[in-house]
Amino acid sequence: MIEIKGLTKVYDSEEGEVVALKDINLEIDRDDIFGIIGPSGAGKSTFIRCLNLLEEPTEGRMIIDGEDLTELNTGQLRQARKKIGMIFQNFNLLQSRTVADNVAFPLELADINKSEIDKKVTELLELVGLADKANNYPAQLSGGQQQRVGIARALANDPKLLLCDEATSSLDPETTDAILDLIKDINQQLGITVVLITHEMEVIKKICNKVAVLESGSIVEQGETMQIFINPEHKTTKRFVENIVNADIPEEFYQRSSVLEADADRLIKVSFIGESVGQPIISKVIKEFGVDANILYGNIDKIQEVHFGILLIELTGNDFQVKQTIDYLQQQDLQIEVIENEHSVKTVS
Ligand SMILES: Nc1ncnc2c1ncn2[C@@H]1O[C@H](COP(=O)(O)OP(=O)(O)OP(=O)(O)O)[C@@H](O)[C@H]1O
Repeated sequence: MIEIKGLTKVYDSEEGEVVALKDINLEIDRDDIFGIIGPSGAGKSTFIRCLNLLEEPTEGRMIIDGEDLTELNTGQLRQARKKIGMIFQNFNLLQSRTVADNVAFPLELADINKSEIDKKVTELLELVGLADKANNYPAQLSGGQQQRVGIARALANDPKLLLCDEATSSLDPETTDAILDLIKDINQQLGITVVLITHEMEVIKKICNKVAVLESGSIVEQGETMQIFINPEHKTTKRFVENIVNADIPEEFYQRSSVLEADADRLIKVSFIGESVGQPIISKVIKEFGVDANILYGNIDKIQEVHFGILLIELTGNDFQVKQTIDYLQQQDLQIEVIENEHSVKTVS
């Protein structure tokens, strides 16, 4: 488990101090694939460089499995760094070395003997699907293959933590998917914690179970990926999510409702997750509580293997029927938002 407490990084520059990170607090569990997303200049690279111990935080603590990295001396830091692997947007391979020799490089630096290195390199190249490219040079490989070499190299010292710095940003969508699948397998099969930084919400949607949104050096929102996608609160998060999933209801559909002026009748937004997608709840409430339920808008999407959906429903009936219906829906595994007149304006703005 990684605990980041009050992490702050201030750079001194010619124009004065630049606060790149401000009081970052995060907990990352062992089995997480934790995504940090943010616009350009938000502080993502600074964050990952602090985590990789390449940059010394100005303030704050970084605790990995109980060990406070900010208290280590140079020798201890060197050891700690071996337990952190990193992959890069531009792969950072040594062009004059073969694929096998690139993967062997960190093992050579760690003074491992030749036969052990050969064994490890063979295993790693098999793991990333490049056993037949051991003697090729990076320039002879595609971008996706080069990133696989980068991944094999990052795993050479059996790290506990894999950091991914925009690792798929220079790859085409199909190759991106294959690399993300490989990162997910590594997380699940080798039990390696993954922290990735990206400016693409699509990457978060595909593999991260948790996400933090960084803006101007601060975390403006964080949580389970599914919750953040269904219910983004901060405007920056909303902007990222909007382009990827249809978790929001277009304003015109709210305007189609006439119930906001009426007393008992209600306009509700229902969010479904997982198993509850596909349950016949609407026909059930009509039959059971005698309300009329008019669906104004509906959509189903998928995040990783989990489906989720939203409905905008007009409920019409008497006070008691409408209240009972909302109570019933709230008891199911659904998120219900009753849209008030002014709230609807807020929700869609
Ligand atoms: N060495 C440095 N000296 C001074 N300022 C720096 C330094 N490194 C980064 N910064 C500043 O810190 C802020 C955060 O930069 P950082 O590179 O971490 O953002 P980022 O989210 O990774 O951006 P991008 O997505 O464009 O790479 C920026 O204002 C940047 O100009």
